[in-house]
Parts: sequence; C-alpha cells; structure tokens
Amino acid sequence: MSVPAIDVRGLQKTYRRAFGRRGHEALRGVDLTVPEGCAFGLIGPNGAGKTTFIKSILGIVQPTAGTVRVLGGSPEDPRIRARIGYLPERLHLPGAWTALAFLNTVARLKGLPADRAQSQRLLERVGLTAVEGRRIGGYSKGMRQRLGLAAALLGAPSLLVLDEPTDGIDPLGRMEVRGILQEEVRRGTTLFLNSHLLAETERVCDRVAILANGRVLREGRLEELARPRPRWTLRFAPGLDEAALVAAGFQRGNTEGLYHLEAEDPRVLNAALDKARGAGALLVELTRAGQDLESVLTSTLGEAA
Ligand SMILES: Nc1ncnc2c1ncn2[C@@H]1O[C@H](COP(=O)(O)OP(=O)(O)OP(=O)(O)O)[C@@H](O)[C@H]1O
Repeated sequence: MSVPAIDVRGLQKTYRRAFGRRGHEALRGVDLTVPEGCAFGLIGPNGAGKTTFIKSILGIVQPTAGTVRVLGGSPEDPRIRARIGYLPERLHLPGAWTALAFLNTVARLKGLPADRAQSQRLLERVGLTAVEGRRIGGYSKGMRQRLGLAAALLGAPSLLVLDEPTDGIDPLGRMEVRGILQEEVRRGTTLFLNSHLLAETERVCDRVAILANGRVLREGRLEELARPRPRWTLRFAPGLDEAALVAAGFQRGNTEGLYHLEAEDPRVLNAALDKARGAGALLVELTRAGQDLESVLTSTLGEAA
C-alpha cells in the first residue's frame, strides 16, 4: 500500500494570547488522510482553520497536539520539504527583483541548481514570459500569484500545497491555472488545494474535506459527497386535491402545483405517484435535483449550526 501524501491525527492548534487570556482554538482535533496522487480540496468558511491546517502540515505552525506525517516523513525534515511546492495565502515577493532572479533564488534555497532555462520554461507555463525581465514591484496581483505558482512548481514537487492559488487571477487566467494543476495531477503530483472558489475545487479535485470551526465536518470522494440528492420535484396540473397529495407523502413547494419528494428508491416515488393519480392529480413535470459542492457546503454548515 502506498504511503499517504498527508496523514494527520488529532491535530490541535491553539494560538496563545497575551496576559494569560484563553487562547484561540483554531484546530480542535483534526484527523485527515490525503492519499498519494489525489487532488484534494479543503473548503470551509472564513476562520475555519484552513490556513492554520496548511501551515501545520508544512511545519510553519507548531501544533499544540497531534501528529503530522507528510510524504511519509516529518514536515520538519529538509528532504521532505524539498519535495513540497507551496503557494502561501499571502505572498511576500521582493519588489526590486525580476521574476527570473526570484525563481533562481528560490531554486537555490530549495537546493536545486539555478537553471535559467527551467525558470524560463516555468514562467512561460504560468504566462509571464512577456514580463520576466520586469521588476516584480510593478506586477499586478494576478501576475504575482502566477509567479508564486511558478515558484511552487520549481523542482517538480511530489506534493503541491496551494492556498487560494487563483486569488486575483482573471477568469481566463484561472482556466490556465486549472490546466496547469490538472497536468501536475496527471504527472502524479498530489495536490492539496484551499480555495473559496467552489467551482474551481469541484473541477480540479477528486476528494474534498469541509472544515468549520477547527473540525472536519465531512470528507470523502467528491462524487460521493456531491452526488445527486434523491429529491424529486413535481409539478401537477391545477385543481388537485392538496390533502391527498400530502397524504401520499409529497411536501408542498413554494408555488401552486409544486411538490417535492425525497426518495432514494424510484419505487417509493412511483407508489406515491399512483396514490396521487388515484386522487385525480395530473403530473405535468418531473425533475431530479442535483447537488453541487456549494449546496453540500451550505447544508453541512447548516446541520452543524
Ligand atoms: N497567528 C495567529 N494568532 C492568533 N490567531 C490566529 C492566528 N492565525 C489565525 N488565527 C485565528 O485562527 C482561526 C483560523 O484562522 P485561519 O487563517 O486558519 O482560517 P481560514 O480558514 O484559513 O480562514 P480564511 O478562509 O478567512 O483565510 C481564526 O479565528 C483566526 O483569527
């Protein structure tokens, strides 16, 4: 069996406060396993603990309790760190430098040879070739993000950890970034993505975890979490016997003639329909509701509240 890319048990992080005041519990006992080679999305509301989780698995933040294994080793181990590409939420870039000089320096810090051709290839990949000789200080937010992504991709990492990678990037650029991430996953890289753009997570990731208030509320394969909910919406012709429909198991909708039924088994739907028709109802429209990641997130947060 392959070693998980990330394996976290009982992870807790309490940020201390001054003068002995009670600290803030950002993570309250998180267990999470990210299989090797998967594209994993971490989602959740502001302040859920997502960045704290990312910083903990990278050894930037010291957990209060729990264990963290990354690529089969400790995040403190320089050999493990060298195999991780990280794009932080807040990028600090040297404004006076050019993109090329920056990438060459990051390469050296990662223990890689400063290979100008490789840096140029990466800048081309993220769409920065036209500005590679310009000072970073004059870059737009989206250009800075692209440069951060290029730096994370240096050395073909085994694990890519990206905190809001498309923040500030225009819609076309987002598509390009998505393409790059998908290429990386095809190459065998494990991707760990924190993004508020749920459509992006849905398109790129095959597993998702929902974090709220420092706890994982749900985790699993995207198709299992966001599979179509067995909820049928029916529209009946006017003049029906409402009480008979409710007695048959339908719930009233918000407009006249509209009803809902939650049923996994289509036989339950058909039995209810038989009763409705027996009471003279005429079905004119039937749809099965799907569930996207946004509705999974809102219903999960709603249940937890
Ligand atoms: N250095 C710190 N010191 C004290 N509290 C912190 C620190 N960093 C984060 N927190 C607190 O920990 C909680 C989790 O923050 P974190 O940044 O991990 O959340 P997040 O899910 O990444 O949020 P967002 O989606 O807004 O970026 C928040 O309440 C935040 O205020």
